[in-house]
Amino acid sequence: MVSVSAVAAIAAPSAPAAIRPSVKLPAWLEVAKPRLIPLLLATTVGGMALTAAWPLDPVRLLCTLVGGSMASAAAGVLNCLWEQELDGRMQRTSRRALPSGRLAQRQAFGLAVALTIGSVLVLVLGVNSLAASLALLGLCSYVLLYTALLKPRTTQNIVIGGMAGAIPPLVGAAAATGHLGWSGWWLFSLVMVWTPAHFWALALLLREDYRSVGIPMLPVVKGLTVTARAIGRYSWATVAMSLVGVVALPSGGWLYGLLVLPFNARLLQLSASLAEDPGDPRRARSLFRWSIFYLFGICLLLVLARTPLASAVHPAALMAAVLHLSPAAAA
Ligand code: HEM
Ligand SMILES: CC(C)=CCC/C(C)=C/CC/C(C)=C/COP(=O)(O)OP(=O)(O)O
Repeated sequence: MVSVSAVAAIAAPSAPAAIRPSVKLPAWLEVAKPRLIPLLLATTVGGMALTAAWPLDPVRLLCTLVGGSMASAAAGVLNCLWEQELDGRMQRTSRRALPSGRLAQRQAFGLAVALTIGSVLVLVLGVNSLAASLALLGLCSYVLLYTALLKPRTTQNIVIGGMAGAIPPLVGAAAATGHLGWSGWWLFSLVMVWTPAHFWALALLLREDYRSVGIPMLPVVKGLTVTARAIGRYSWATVAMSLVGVVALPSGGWLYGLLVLPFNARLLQLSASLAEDPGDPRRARSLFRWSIFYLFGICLLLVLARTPLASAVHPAALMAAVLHLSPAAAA
């Protein structure tokens, strides 16, 4: 049964911040980190929308989403298994299913194996082996590269390890065409440069929790000001990278370019506001939330750009419409 518990929405530096009201999921579902999956799938669909093969056959689309969800869920379970002891010592994660004993290690491991095998079967049989291999690469890089190798060792853990979270767009592009074009690599790069603003904003809120267990997240090692400045630089890089989408899209790039502007303006505004007062938890929380909305928004715009109507939005067409509507043209 799913029970709901309200978590105090106060983000004092000494107490880990509540990101959202916490909903207690069944143990087997909680370890799969299901809340991350919709955004990972959105970037997968974004990767598809960037190819000439869009729109995809619905069965292929569905198999990619099911296989991708299973791979991400398996990655989440393996991360929880690897970090069981660490999670038990951190305030934010101590009530998770494994450290609190609601789920046995053997059961979690069985679930991870079943999900991995299921994902490979669905992707190989319903999509193609490139998409399956990339999903496995995403899983391995999250568990081995990020979780096991980088997270406990370096402040750049999420910059390099962010590669894992950026693989879903490649899965989408591979599912659509069977190969990887540069536009898929563009969305991969965008997610990579987006990750620091997403995560370091949160790490500012959680820094005491990370400090208490010796995880060298940037705010723990370098402090608030350096972290806020780094977030600012990556936010600018994200904005610059997002604009490349105008040419990465096979059609509708101009509509995308227009509509992405307010998303970028808000990202820059929130990161500048954080730089003014990096210790303000509300500013950090606003940026973290916007980062999620931002990436969903970008993926939605990519899909919108591939609708037939969007192809009509082009500087020449816009100019013609303006001239046509202007009083001089009417006269
Ligand atoms: C190395 C890269 C990343 C790190 C370290 C990271 C870390 C985190 C952490 C610690 C949380 C809070 C989870 C909690 O509530 O306990 C979170 C939330 C979230 N992350 Fe990331 N993240 C990364 C990359 C990504 C990527 C690539 C995506 C999707 C494309 C993503 C999507 C989300 C979403 C949607 C949430 C909110 C979940 C909720 O509603 O609670 N993250 N992230
Ligand atoms: C294609 C494919 C399967 C890709 C896998 C992508 C994937 C699962 C990315 C997750 C990124 C993420 C949320 C990291 C946080 O881990 P954390 O250990 O820092 O968070 P925690 O402290 O909440 O456990």
